[in-house]
Amino acid sequence: MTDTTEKTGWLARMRGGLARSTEKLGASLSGLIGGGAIDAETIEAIEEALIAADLGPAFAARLAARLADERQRGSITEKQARALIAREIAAVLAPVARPLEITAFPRPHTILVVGVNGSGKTTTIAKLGHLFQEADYGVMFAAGDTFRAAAVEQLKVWGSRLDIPVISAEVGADAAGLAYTAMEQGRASGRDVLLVDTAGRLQNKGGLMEELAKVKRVLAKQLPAAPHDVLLVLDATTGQNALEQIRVFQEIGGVTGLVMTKLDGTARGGVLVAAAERFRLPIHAIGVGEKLGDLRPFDARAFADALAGVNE
Ligand SMILES: Nc1nc2c(ncn2[C@@H]2O[C@H](COP(=O)(O)OP(=O)(O)OP(=O)(O)O)[C@@H](O)[C@H]2O)c(=O)[nH]1
Repeated sequence: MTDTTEKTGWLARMRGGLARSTEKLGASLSGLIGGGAIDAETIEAIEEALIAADLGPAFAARLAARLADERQRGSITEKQARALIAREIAAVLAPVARPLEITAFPRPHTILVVGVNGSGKTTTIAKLGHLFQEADYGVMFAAGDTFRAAAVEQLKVWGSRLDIPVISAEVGADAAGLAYTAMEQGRASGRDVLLVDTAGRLQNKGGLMEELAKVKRVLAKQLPAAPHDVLLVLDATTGQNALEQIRVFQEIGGVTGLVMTKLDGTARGGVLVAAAERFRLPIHAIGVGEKLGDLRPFDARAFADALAGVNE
C-alpha cells in the first residue's frame, strides 16, 4: 500500500469517527449558506454546537467572536466559516501535536502507560511496541496491571504475536517489584524501549496514586531519568469525561502526554481541543481501530479539517 492510500484510509476512518461530533456543527453551519445573512443568532447557534461537540466553552466563545469580526467585514460562506473553524482548531492543536520519540540514553527509554480500565491501554502498548519495532528498536513490555489476570494475559498474547518479551508476575504481586525486574532485564538485554502497563482502578484513587509513585521510584532507582514518559490513554467515546480523567491522572501520576483511542468509533474527539486548551499536554498519537497498524501520529491539521468537515 502506498503512503497516500494508507493516509486516505486512516483519514476516512477518522472522519467517519468524528462524523457524529460534526453533525450538529454541520447543521448549524449550513445556516450560513448564501453568505452575508449570518446574524448574531446563527453565531450563537454555532457557539452552542461547538460546546455540544465537546470543544469547550472557552474555544467556542473565541470562535464566535472571530466569526462576529468576520461578519463585520463582509459576508461569509459556509465554506469560509468551516475553513475558519478548522484553522482555529489547528492553531490550538498544532503546538501540542508531538510524536513520541525514543531519546533516552542510557536506555531503555521507559514509558509508563496509565489510564482507566478499558480505555485501550493494553492495545495501545501493543500498537506502540509494533511502531517502535518497525523503527528497529528493541522493545520490552512489563505487565504492571498485576491485579487483573486478564490484563496480564492480554499483554502476553500481544507479546507473543509481536515477539516482544513480556515481564510479568503472578496475580496480586507488587507492581513496583515487577517494574524493578523489568527495568533490570531491560537494561541487561540492551532494550531501547520499555513499555510498562499499569492498573486503572480509579475507584481506589489513593491506592493507585501510591502504587504509581512506587513504580516510578523503583524505575528511577536504576535509571534516574525513568520513566521518561507517563502516557495517559483516553477513550474518545467518553467525551467530556476525558477532561476529568486528565485532571485526576495528572494529580496522581504526573502525566506527560496523551493518546486518544477509539476515534474510529462513536467518537467525541472534539474534547481534544478542550483538553489542549486546558492542559497543554502533548498529544502523541490517536487510535483509529483495534488492529496493530491503527495507531497514528497526531496530525493537528488533518484532525482539525475532519472535525470542521473541511474537504468532505
Ligand atoms: N475501535 C477501537 N477499539 C479500540 C481502540 N483501542 C482499543 N480498542 C479496544 O478497546 C477495548 C479495550 O482495550 P484494552 O486495550 O483492553 O484496554 P485497557 O485500558 O488495557 O483495559 P483493561 O485491560 O480492561 O485495563 C478492546 O476491545 C480494544 O480492542 C481503537 O483505537 N479503536
